[in-house]
Amino acid sequence: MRPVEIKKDIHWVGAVDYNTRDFHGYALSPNGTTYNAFLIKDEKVTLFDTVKHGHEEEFFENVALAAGGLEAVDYLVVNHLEPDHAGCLVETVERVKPEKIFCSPMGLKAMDSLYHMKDKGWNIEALPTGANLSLGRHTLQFLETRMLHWPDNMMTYIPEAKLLISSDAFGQNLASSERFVDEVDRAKLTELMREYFANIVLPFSPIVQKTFEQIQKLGWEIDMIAPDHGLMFRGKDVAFAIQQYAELAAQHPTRRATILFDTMWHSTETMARAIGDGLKDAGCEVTLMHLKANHHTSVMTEVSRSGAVIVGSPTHNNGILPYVAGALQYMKGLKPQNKVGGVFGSFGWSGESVKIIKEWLTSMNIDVVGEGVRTKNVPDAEMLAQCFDYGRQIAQAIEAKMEACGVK
Ligand SMILES: Cc1cc2nc3c(=O)[nH]c(=O)nc-3n(C[C@H](O)[C@H](O)[C@H](O)COP(=O)(O)O)c2cc1C
Repeated sequence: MRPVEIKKDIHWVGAVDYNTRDFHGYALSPNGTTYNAFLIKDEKVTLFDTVKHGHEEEFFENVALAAGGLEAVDYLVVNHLEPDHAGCLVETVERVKPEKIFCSPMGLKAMDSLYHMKDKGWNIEALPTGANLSLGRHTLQFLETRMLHWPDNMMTYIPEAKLLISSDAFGQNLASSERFVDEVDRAKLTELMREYFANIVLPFSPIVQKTFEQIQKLGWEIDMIAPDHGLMFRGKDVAFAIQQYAELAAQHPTRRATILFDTMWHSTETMARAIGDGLKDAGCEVTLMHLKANHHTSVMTEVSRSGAVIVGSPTHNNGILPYVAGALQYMKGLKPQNKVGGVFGSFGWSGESVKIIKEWLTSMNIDVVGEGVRTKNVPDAEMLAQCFDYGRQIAQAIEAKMEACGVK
């Protein structure tokens, strides 16, 4: 894809990756992604970030086209060191030969361990929050956003263009010929924002809230947000992006439940359906997810929009089935907040699974309703009635959680 002028003298010069389905830890639904890099043409021609290794051909071609030759670039700003943004850093420095490289103070600390550059004689300056850098007609202002989502992340604001280059914040994974959010289907885009947030940003929700406060304090007036993945938000869509992110970060409980399970002979699955019926009967929306049929990425996206997460496994060799363990491990790392929980499962003789899952959920600060439901072998009508009732109890717990969180 050729460069796109997104503001006067400011160009998108990244790469579109239509093929990838792997986004370091999560699986992309058939979308691919983009590695966004930007170039400002000014007295000091300045390049922001690079692309993932393997996409350098498209990237260098775009930089050369927009700048009028690779060596026209004077400054390189590294907003984030992760290899999908800085994977071509060494090659870029060699080919572009920038007069100076800028990064965050945390970026400077980590750069050598990632790119082994300390003996290469690079001219690097670390810029803390509040620093200003003049390029001529444009000024760069910096905001460190530590742990959003790596320690080195920073954002760059260009007041003359009212442009925020937001690094990983506001990203979505979408490979397309469009560059702006207003050019694609809104519902799809909103879902992709959620998927990215739920699988990458969720544990750092408090930092998102803090970053908004800092941006407000800095008085930055923004009429375009350019994240490092996916499409850009312009005009009215800036408010849309901020509102979406604020809602995602708030993690308010909702009248929805996600039921996750695995099963060998379908008894646990039958229980899942009965619990789901009880929830539905009490007014909740329910999603059942068989963990062999759903990737942990979509599981987490569903969990992120739910007020309850209910997990079931048969007892298997005195433990739980591996797909259930995998989902719990992944979920725990993403630290979902404000959820109630439920546990269930079938067993043959020793029956440890329900207790084990309860311990997992409790360790995530999820309020588990009661002791859960256990069935010896195949659930009969009485047991299914218990499951139905358990679903209703979980629905009540969601209502209480919503009230406690001040959500209508
Ligand atoms: C390989 C295997 C290991 C099992 N290990 C245990 C066990 O350690 N303790 C237990 O109570 N039941 C154990 N069971 C029995 C299952 O928990 C029981 O069949 C249960 O009803 C299966 O539920 P499902 O229909 O949801 O798969 C095991 C079953 C299999 C096939």
